[in-house]
Amino acid sequence: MKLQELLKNTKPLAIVGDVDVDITGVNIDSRKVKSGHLFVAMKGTQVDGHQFIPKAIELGAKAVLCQDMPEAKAEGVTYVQVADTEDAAGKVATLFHGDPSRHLTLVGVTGTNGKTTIATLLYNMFRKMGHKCGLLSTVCNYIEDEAIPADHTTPDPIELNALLGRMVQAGCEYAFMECSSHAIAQKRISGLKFAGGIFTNLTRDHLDYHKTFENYRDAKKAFFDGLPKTAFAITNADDKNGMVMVQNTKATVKTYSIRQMADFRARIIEMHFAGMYLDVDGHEVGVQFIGKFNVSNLLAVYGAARMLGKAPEDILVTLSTLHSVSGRLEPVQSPDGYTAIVDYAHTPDALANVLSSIHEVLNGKGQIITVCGAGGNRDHGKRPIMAQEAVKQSDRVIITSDNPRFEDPQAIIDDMLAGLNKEQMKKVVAIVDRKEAIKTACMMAQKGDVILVAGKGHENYQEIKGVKHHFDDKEVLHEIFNA
Ligand SMILES: CC(=O)N[C@H]1[C@@H](OP(=O)(O)OP(=O)(O)OC[C@H]2O[C@@H](n3ccc(=O)[nH]c3=O)[C@H](O)[C@@H]2O)O[C@H](CO)[C@@H](O)[C@@H]1O[C@H](C)C(=O)N[C@@H](C)C(=O)N[C@H](CCC(=O)O)C(=O)O
Ligand SMILES: Nc1ncnc2c1ncn2[C@@H]1O[C@H](COP(=O)(O)OP(=O)(O)OP(=O)(O)O)[C@@H](O)[C@H]1O
Ligand SMILES: N[C@H](CCC[C@H](N)C(=O)O)C(=O)O
Ligand SMILES: [Mg+2]
Repeated sequence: MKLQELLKNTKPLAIVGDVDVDITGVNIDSRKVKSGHLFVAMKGTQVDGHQFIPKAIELGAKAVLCQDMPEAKAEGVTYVQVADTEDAAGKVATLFHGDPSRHLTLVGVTGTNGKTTIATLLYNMFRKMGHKCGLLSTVCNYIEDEAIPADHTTPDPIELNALLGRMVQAGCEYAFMECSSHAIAQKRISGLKFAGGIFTNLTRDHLDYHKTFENYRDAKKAFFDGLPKTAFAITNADDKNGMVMVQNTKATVKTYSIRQMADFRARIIEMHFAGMYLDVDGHEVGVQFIGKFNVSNLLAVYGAARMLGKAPEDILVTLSTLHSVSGRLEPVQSPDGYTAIVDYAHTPDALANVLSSIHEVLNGKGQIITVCGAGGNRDHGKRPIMAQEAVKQSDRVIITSDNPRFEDPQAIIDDMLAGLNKEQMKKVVAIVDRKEAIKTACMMAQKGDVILVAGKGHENYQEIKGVKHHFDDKEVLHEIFNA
């Protein structure tokens, strides 16, 4: 593709060299550059990509998109200066991959919790309704049946557009994706055309990156600010920031709620460990999910499907056949008559919600033993609050390691324990080794009890000092139960 074509949606401040050159690839990482590529230099959180321009040219880059025009220029290379390479990267990448979002019905989900659940359920639902679909999510990316491992919630703009391009080639009509706050702030989704956006909720997370809650909220809001007039914006009326999210959007706003008047409403009729009976917009439906927050998630799915033109009856019939997403309130039954639940709750709010969901079902008939930790090299402030939330709603708590990353596991545990007073500490033991912690919980549990293993959900690794060691909470539980 000609460089000139690729620059169609960007406003170059200066161009040095020929724009009538063929570009065979677009890259933001010099290490991946091949002959004929366009290298986009971005100012990152760790390094300034501009310093890799010579490296990219050495590897064959024919053109460079930059924010700062380098003094020394290589012969035969075209230099294009723009005000914001982060924004330009997505716009260029999407054109290079055939502008896929304009050939798909693309729906994005943002918010602190529930993104994976909602995006995955929409993907499962629309496939069951006979459509070809793609999914971009924390757990895994999919192009129809083909699984493509995910290392981000939202891939970088190059991979993101490449994946969307492959979805179009595979004949997909719909794509459902998670839009993380990092991805929105870093403009990974720049240049994409969304048919709709969904807001789940907003609670404390990622303050290590966004610094303040307001910045974090505004990052999420920027997604709705950027939606076109043709799109829908579905928001959670039960969340304090639900209406803030959509206050400046051009999209058609719809609300969902389990507590008040809204465009899409639901209420719980009955709940047990196998599922719930709901009233959704006046229709009764049985679903294989538990927890109030899942009613909100299901409503968001229902609302989006309605906005995408599906009939209420068809949506609800399909909804009743869907089951829990990997590592989200996923039960593992012990032979001794207690239930272990693996869940990805890794924020104070998610932990509190999961525990109250378990209480709603348990109804005082058993004890709750919680095993949880907090990730290393992430928000330190959430650690003591997570410990408090765990203690508040559990009978016993085992504080352990999550992904320590580059931090000392014991130091993370100490940060968590610092949130507890003497009285609360009586319920708590700290065991650094996660497997030992899970084993200990299993030894404590009696018939009828529930063990919540929180924080890692679907993850099949534990990241220690840059190395991912195989570790899978569900597998550990099965191992213990079969021993
Ligand atoms: C903090 C953060 O989000 N960082 C992301 C960011 O990298 P960065 O700004 O730190 O990049 P950098 O290392 O400073 O490098 C700057 C530029 O130089 C380039 N470079 C670098 C080295 C080199 O040799 N050559 C070269 O060209 C890099 O490719 C980059 O373009 O941009 C990169 C490309 O998009 C991301 O891969 C990277 O994700 C890091 C690995 C990460 O861990 N991100 C997490 C926190 C994240 O994004 N999480 C969210 C989900 C969170 C949630 O909601 O739970 C996600 O969407 O996954
Ligand atoms: N609507 C919700 N409200 C509050 N908590 C939720 C909600 N949905 C899910 N959770 C909790 O949050 C955890 C993460 O859910 P999910 O993976 O769907 O969210 P996510 O937004 O994709 O998270 P991440 O940002 O880590 O990718 C679940 O394991 C559950 O504990
Ligand atoms: N997407 C989130 C996932 C956190 C999961 C938890 N297990 C942890 O490692 O902290 C993050 O990267 O912050
Ligand atoms: Mg997710």
